[in-house]
Amino acid sequence: MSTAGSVRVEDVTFTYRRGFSLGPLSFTAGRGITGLMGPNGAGKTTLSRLVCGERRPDAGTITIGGVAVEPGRRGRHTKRLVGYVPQHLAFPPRARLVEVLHHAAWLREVPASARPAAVEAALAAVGLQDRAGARCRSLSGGMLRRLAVAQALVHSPPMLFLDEPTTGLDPGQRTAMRDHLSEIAGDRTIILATHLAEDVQVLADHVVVLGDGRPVFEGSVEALIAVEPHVRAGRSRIDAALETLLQPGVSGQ
Ligand SMILES: Nc1ncnc2c1ncn2[C@@H]1O[C@H](COP(=O)(O)OP(=O)(O)OP(=O)(O)O)[C@@H](O)[C@H]1O
Repeated sequence: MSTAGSVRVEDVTFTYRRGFSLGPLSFTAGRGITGLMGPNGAGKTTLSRLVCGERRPDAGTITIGGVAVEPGRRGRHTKRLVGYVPQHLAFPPRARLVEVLHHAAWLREVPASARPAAVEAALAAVGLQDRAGARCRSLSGGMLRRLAVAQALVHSPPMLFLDEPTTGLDPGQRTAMRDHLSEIAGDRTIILATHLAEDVQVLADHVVVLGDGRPVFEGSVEALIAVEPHVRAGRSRIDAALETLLQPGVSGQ
């Protein structure tokens, strides 16, 4: 099995100057999709900043494919290893998709001669090849999310961190996004931060649940579902398991 993009988070802690603390946190995300769940403010986006080398942990280590994640100027190699789709997207409205992706490829140091093929492959991976010349302002919300995934993929990183890629999409667009993500996962490692049980049910092999900065569960989707054996009216099995795990004093780890 390829471990090229495997993410290992070991004894990581991090505290913002004003308050919130994450960790200590340890888990491994191997090839395929790891769902990262937890309520608002649990620390999912904070973890994304650490894994992508935007912030440095106070303690502990993070490696991708055995290579240590390094923020700042020493982290040039980290940029090659990671693709990141943030929760909040901002594209220049007048820019064409192909321009956005060429710029992203340049930022990620894809050699000039390889950029046209890289851009074409990234557009095809999210089904936007027919919109290459369109302007960002003409895209629907679902297409903009797919463009963000293409932007994260353009340098073919072995690891992707996606922060709520299906939030705000209608059911048809959510399904399209999920289909693209399961194709893209292939040989990669994807960490998918999401509030949607269905994302995890459909896409994930493995799940990590955070509650207020602390890990409360790591394991398979089946093991997560088994946390709450009672079916609760109006709730999915995963949502019922999360409710149980996130009660004060309960931990599935
Ligand atoms: N730059 C920052 N400085 C200080 N505190 C921050 C900063 N960014 C986030 N926080 C705080 O850290 C906590 C965790 O936030 P984070 O965005 O990581 O959670 P999340 O799980 O991604 O939440 P959501 O599901 O709402 O996106 C929150 O209390 C938030 O207010």
